[in-house]
Amino acid sequence: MKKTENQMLVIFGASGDLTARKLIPGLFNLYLAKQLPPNFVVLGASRSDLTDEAFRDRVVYKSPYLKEKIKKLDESEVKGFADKLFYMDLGKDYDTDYAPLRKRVESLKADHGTSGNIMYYLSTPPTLYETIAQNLSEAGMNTQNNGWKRLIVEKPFGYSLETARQLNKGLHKYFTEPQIYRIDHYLGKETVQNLLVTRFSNSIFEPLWNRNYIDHVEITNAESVGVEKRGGYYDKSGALRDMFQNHLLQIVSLVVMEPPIGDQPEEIRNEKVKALKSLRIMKDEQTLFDNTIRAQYVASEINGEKVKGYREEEGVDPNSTTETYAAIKFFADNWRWHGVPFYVRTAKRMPTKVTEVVIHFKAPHHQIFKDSGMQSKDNKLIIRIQPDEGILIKFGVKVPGQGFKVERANLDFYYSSLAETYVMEAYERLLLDAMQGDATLYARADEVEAAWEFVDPILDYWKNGKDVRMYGYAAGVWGPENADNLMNGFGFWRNPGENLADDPGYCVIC
Ligand SMILES: NC(=O)C1=CN([C@@H]2O[C@H](COP(=O)(O)OP(=O)(O)OC[C@H]3O[C@@H](n4cnc5c(N)ncnc54)[C@H](OP(=O)(O)O)[C@@H]3O)[C@@H](O)[C@H]2O)C=CC1
Ligand SMILES: O=C1O[C@H](COP(=O)(O)O)[C@@H](O)[C@H](O)[C@H]1O
Repeated sequence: MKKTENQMLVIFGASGDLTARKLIPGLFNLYLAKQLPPNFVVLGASRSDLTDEAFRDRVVYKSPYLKEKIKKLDESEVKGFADKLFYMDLGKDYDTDYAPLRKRVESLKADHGTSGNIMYYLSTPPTLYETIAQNLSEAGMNTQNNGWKRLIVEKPFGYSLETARQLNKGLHKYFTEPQIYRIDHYLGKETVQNLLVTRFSNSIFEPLWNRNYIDHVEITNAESVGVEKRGGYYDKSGALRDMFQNHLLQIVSLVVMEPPIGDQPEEIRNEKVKALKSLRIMKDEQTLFDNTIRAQYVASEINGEKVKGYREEEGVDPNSTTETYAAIKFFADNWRWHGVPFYVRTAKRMPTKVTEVVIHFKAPHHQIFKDSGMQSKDNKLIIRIQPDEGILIKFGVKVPGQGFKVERANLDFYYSSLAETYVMEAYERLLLDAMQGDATLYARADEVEAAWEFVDPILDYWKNGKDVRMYGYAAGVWGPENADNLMNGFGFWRNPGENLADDPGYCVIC
């Protein structure tokens, strides 16, 4: 087991949603699992006027996210954790002299023996990331001569290739690349990491993992919720920026990458960057028209309840052209994947919440049982990222009786069947990794830029292209019907648990 050294975590934007919803619950779990180092404190910093006690109330004692957990625990256990939390009001601005912050850090370090190791977590609006890094540097808080200093940076990492480059450049003025941990919470999901293990620790999959045996790859990320209370943020982002550029291209990179030499962070990240760089960039309007589809959910009823359309959501422009659905077909231009199409879609207000990777294998080259019911392209490897985390293999078996009638059967593995196994939440795992200095599951600067390089032309086309459509889909269905056109020749999207024929269809709304 790796060692977690004594340290302090300073969270900027500590009065915000992410801190209460993900960071503190993640740390609480680590505390309960005895994974925090003996000398550890959290210093929350934001502009809100809070005392240490008020901060503890907000993120622990009165937190809706910890309510159920706390009920089952001893008071002293909860107090043991809450007493590690402190708060500092930064004044009215994050762009200020950090000398008082430094003083507070020094005093906490002296009182709690946390050593000079400090993790800074940027959980503010992204416009403040560089400012905070600069102010830390000006206060001498980024120097590593008395302990390491690391910087965790939340998404979104840029709004485009240009802004991502600017941000990388800005942060690199004050922190070196090895000090920077760009978080992508999908990489903290056990099943996303399992993609590496499935591929590279079995001898049965990797020999087939190429253009000779794989027909196409399909990745679905569906959410049943709409934009919830984040309409203001989402309307400036959209599905492509919010999910595809980061989480889904991270999954793609793990599917596409070549075997790394070993399991060291740079060995794995080097291969992921190569994979992302191999994605064929769509340059002309026709290619972009043929291979990309965007759509918005429109008002509907789900289980008898009226559901708002995207343009009626709070914080969303009533004439918004921001997509809540994106489906993209693309190729990886390299030896392994030549000619194999990748179909990736992400959307809100789908019938269910599911994320899965489907590897569709080619049909056997000589179909001996073709008259007996064996469908071509029937072999599938389905990696269920969430929910029901696991792996499903679909294969043909003989129907008992005379002749050779073939039916499809399932070999199904569920993570939940591994009794006694504690599966960490994504943020919990990623926080622990960063605390231990392991950047394997964090995105490197060149990785993020390579992803933007692929996404930028699509965003540009959707904004400025001539024949761009924005389709509508009724909230609660599997997106616009014409998304199947992307699949030309490859059938339909796999809609887990649903029958496409129930889809009431689509309309062009602009
Ligand atoms: N919430 C989530 O589920 C997710 C969030 N993220 C990212 O994490 C970061 C934090 O998210 P979240 O906590 O939801 O954000 P919030 O909007 O809740 O903001 C976090 C804190 O930043 C400060 N802040 C907000 N607006 C401003 C402003 N204009 N100027 C200065 N300070 C401001 C506020 O603290 P105060 O006013 O006290 O200074 C606020 O508490 C963002 O970059 C977001 O994109 C990423 C994935 C998921
Ligand atoms: O980063 C984000 O992810 C969530 C979905 O995360 P999941 O772990 O629940 O799959 C998404 O709702 C949100 O819009 C996006 O910003």
